[in-house]
Amino acid sequence: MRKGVNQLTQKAQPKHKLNWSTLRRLMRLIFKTYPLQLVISGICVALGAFATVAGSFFLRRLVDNYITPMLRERVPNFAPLIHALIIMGIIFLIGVVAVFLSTEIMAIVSQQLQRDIRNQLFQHMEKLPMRFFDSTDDGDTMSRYTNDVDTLRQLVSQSFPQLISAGLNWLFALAAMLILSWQMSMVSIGIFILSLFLVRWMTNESHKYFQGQQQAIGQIDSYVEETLTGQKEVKVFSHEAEVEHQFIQLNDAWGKAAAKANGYATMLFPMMGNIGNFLYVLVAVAGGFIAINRIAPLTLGTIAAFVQLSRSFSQPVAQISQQLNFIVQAMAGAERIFQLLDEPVEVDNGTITLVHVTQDPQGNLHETTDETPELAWKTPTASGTPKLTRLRGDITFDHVNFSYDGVHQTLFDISFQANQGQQVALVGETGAGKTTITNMLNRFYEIESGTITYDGINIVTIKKADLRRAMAIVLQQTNLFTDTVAGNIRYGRLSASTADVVNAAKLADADAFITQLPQQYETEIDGSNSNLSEGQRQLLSIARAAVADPPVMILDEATSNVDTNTERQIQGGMDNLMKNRTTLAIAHRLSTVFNSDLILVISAGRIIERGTHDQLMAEHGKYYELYTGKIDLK
Ligand SMILES: Nc1ncnc2c1ncn2[C@@H]1O[C@H](COP(=O)(O)OP(=O)(O)OP(=O)(O)O)[C@@H](O)[C@H]1O
Repeated sequence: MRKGVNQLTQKAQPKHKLNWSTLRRLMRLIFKTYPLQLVISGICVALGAFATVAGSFFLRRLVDNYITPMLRERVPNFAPLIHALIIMGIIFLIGVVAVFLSTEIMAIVSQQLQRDIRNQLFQHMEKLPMRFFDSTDDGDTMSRYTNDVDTLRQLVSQSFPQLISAGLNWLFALAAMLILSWQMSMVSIGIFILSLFLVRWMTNESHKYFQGQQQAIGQIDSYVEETLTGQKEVKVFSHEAEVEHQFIQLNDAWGKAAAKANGYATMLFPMMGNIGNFLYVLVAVAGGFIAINRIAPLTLGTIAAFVQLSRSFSQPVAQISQQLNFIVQAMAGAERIFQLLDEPVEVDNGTITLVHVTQDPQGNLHETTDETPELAWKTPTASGTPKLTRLRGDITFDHVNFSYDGVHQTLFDISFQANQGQQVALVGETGAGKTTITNMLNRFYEIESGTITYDGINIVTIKKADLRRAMAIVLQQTNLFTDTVAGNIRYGRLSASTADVVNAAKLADADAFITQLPQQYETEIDGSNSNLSEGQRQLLSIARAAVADPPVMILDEATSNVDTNTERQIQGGMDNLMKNRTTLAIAHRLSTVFNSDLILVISAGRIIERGTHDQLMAEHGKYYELYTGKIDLK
């Protein structure tokens, strides 16, 4: 089995424009999930923006109606001014409270969104076909859960509210300015349009760098993960220096991408800020000019308010540009999240299920909800009474063809039969297609043509979960989870009792080492970096298959070197597991091959020889060469 090209990363190639459909989709998702919170927060943001502009607008009244008349009075009466100032204070207070409320609400919404999206991602990921996991880089998928989801949180908690608030500030300021003086407003609008063009150009430019930055992080994650998993190989082959060098290169690539992205972001901000200052000066000059030349009737209060408003008009532009940058960055993350959510799920049209049954004295089967040891296939029929077929473990491959990519054929015309309790050994050189054949039986991949049957039933008509329940797999690479020893064995069948777990461990020859562990069956195992030896891990995986107790076993025998004693235990465990079960074994041990009822020699996706050991030896063909050591079986 090999990891193929990272399809997701390929799809997430840098684009030069903000993806509007992703933005729309994200907005729909947020609005659909949190409508009430968004409405309340929106009202608060609007109130905050309104208060800011109203305060500036109020300045005109303050100057023209209170301060200027007071300057002419001999004994100024401060009472109306104080009254006006209190009103202004209340307006600002309302604004502050509104902004505080909207910030709080959006913080909560963004946390909930994070949680919901992670749940959605995980639930969706669990429904994806094996093809996805085989062809996608784990580190890249993981960074969608961490970096990309966190970027979304920032987007919802900061960028969206600030963008809306800045937009409203700008709009209210514009309205106020137009009310005060349309001539001076024209000056401001002219400069504003110029700045808009500048922002648009810079935003589009920065998008590609932000996506580049996200991708570079994904690559770093993958590399660290791969190096962690393969640390043994790194050390054994003394690749530390190369690995370090490659990591530094990846990190440097990220550094460059981040520097470019941030360079744009930091360039935008001062540029927009200076446009604001420029506008400020222009307004003051234009105001003076218009007033002195009496082009338009401007009071002192109007000019004061206008100068203030011109700030409220220009500042949001800087904020908007800054937030647009964040949004572009977050959209790259959102795109990657949606890509994962859009990955097609595993299709399952199977209607035949596996049920527990009892047998009456006449030999008829009856479905039961009790966990009886007997199982049967339940086929719905037109009459309404389902047909029950006893689960036996007969497997047939009939002219099966398969291709992973739809272009290069991997399996050619595979036909064989394994009846209940029979052992079939698959042998052949690496890459011949042995694992692929087993992947067809559990429907990790769908065959292109031909038929595979289980107990005479075409497996495409069986519900996938039930088909997989009817077989167990012991893989070369043992994966254990962070749990107790018993928990890891019980993974094979969650309903297994403690006695079942111990019996399975005994059958797998694992009981001896488990009872030597500090807490025996309750010993905690660290899934990622287990404190068990490789041989012990393999024994646990055999026990896990044993506790599932299905009539069909797929064994991918490990080629790794373990000590002779453990090897003997593993062999014993495997042999016990095969007893009375139909077994499809990717065989590396000669004893497995020797004892098999049928040996299939696979080469380049074809069965080139078949028969028992004696028959094949007599043929003096490829098997003979393999067995006599002319070709290595491993
Ligand atoms: N997920 C995959 N996507 C594309 N091609 C694949 C995939 N898995 C395997 N292949 C290709 O299919 C062919 C058969 O591979 P397979 O893993 O079945 O061989 P094998 O006989 O089991 O080899 P080994 O003994 O090394 O495990 C090889 O050319 C391999 O590169």
